[in-house]
Amino acid sequence: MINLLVIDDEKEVGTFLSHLFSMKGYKVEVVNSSSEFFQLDLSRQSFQIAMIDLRLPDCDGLSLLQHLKKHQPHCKALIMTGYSTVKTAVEAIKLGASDYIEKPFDDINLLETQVEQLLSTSVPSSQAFIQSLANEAGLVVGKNHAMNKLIDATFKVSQKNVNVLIEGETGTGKEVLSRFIHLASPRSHESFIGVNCGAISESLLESELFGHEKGAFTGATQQRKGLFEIASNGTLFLDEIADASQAIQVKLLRVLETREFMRVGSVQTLRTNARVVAASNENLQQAVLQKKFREDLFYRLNVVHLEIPPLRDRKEDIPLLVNHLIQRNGYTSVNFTDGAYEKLQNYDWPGNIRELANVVTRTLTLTDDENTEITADEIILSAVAAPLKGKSSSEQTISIPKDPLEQWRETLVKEFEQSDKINLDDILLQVKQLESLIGRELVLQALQKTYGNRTEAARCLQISMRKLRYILNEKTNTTHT
Ligand SMILES: Nc1ncnc2c1ncn2[C@@H]1O[C@H](COP(=O)(O)OP(=O)(O)OP(=O)(O)O)[C@@H](O)[C@H]1O
Repeated sequence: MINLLVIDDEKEVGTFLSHLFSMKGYKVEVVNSSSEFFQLDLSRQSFQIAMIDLRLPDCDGLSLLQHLKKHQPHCKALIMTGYSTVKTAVEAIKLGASDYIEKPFDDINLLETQVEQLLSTSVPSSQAFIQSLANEAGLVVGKNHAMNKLIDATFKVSQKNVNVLIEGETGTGKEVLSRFIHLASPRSHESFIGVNCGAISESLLESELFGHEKGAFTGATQQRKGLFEIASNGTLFLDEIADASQAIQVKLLRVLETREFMRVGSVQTLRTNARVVAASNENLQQAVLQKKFREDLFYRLNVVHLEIPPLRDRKEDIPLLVNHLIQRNGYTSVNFTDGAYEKLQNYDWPGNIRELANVVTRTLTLTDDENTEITADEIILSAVAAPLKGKSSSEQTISIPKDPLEQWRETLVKEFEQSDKINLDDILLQVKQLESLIGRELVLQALQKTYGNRTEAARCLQISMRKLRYILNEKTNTTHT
């Protein structure tokens, strides 16, 4: 028999939960105040799960949680919270609560699933287990203290049903860390889907995220499910979230607040239970201050904040990373000399692990097949030492010639003034085709200028490598696992 304890001053909530879980065969004990709670004899009455409202009139729910966990450490605590107390719920998780759920409960199935998942999971948390999950995610942990603390914290939050914001410079491993979160979470058997919010146009991103109905726009030849629908019970990774337009931000806020959304061109409301992990290499709080990013959305995403340190602050991990990258390239008997490691550790890696991966791949590709020992001389670091942030005065940026575009826009507007009809879909299609033509030609030219070095090409164009691959059509804008 499962013993469930409900602590809530709202009598209706207690009655509702008692009814719901009694029907499933649980024995439910409801207390409406801290005094009733302290009358329980916790040495005789043992609970497997407790659902606790943090806002009680006569005491702070956190102290009840601490008292309960002290006497019954194995009891799983599920915090019930309103939106305004989400931060306190996270505090409660740090004090030993297993998860939280928002009130009012508008999805009873979700509530039942969450309780059942908690009862069925007793997650091992040994270092060996964490290490094996990290390996599976392609994440080398290394010796760096800050990185180890980050992985432990990440493992803990991965078990909870909370949104996570990962920040860190480009190439530090935000996507890899998000895969680790998914693999370590109770959702690991569901899908992990990633989308880059900066790599595609606003309208395409909207239809990627929310799906579309047949005929919703030119080219929508059939109905398509969006990522919030596909990843409904899994994890949705929103990369480069700072690049999402204001309109997309409004739509994301709605889905995160209500778990409801509509496909483009539909009026039917759909529900999603996707867990969102967002990543940004820009400081999102800064973007909020600059009014580029919505504050309400920031708080929804930033329930848990993880910051990955740049590679220059964890150079002791370079040898381990290099060995991992050697194996990833399919080499089994190649070693780097001490001098080679020293050279790599003396460099500051503005492009972080992605840049290190490129250097290792380039070095291995250029080395003689027979060579099993790579020396410092054989390592070619980046041809252009890019500044970490911003641009140096010597960097020249080509500005966009506004005139022809502006002239075209004026012509279109004038034409429409003089006629009744205009085929907007055709015009927008032409704009899209032109956009991809310009993108591709500039990428190819950048590759010529940098003798095929993609990292440098991406830097010249001020775009991410992912976007460069996307423009070259080598990588779709979404990644499914
Ligand atoms: N801890 C790690 N262990 C092994 N490989 C790593 C690690 N972190 C990152 N990498 C590798 O570095 C490259 C970049 O990683 P990833 O795409 O996750 O970075 P990112 O921070 O998401 O980049 P961006 O900001 O450009 O989106 C990938 O090849 C990835 O496999």
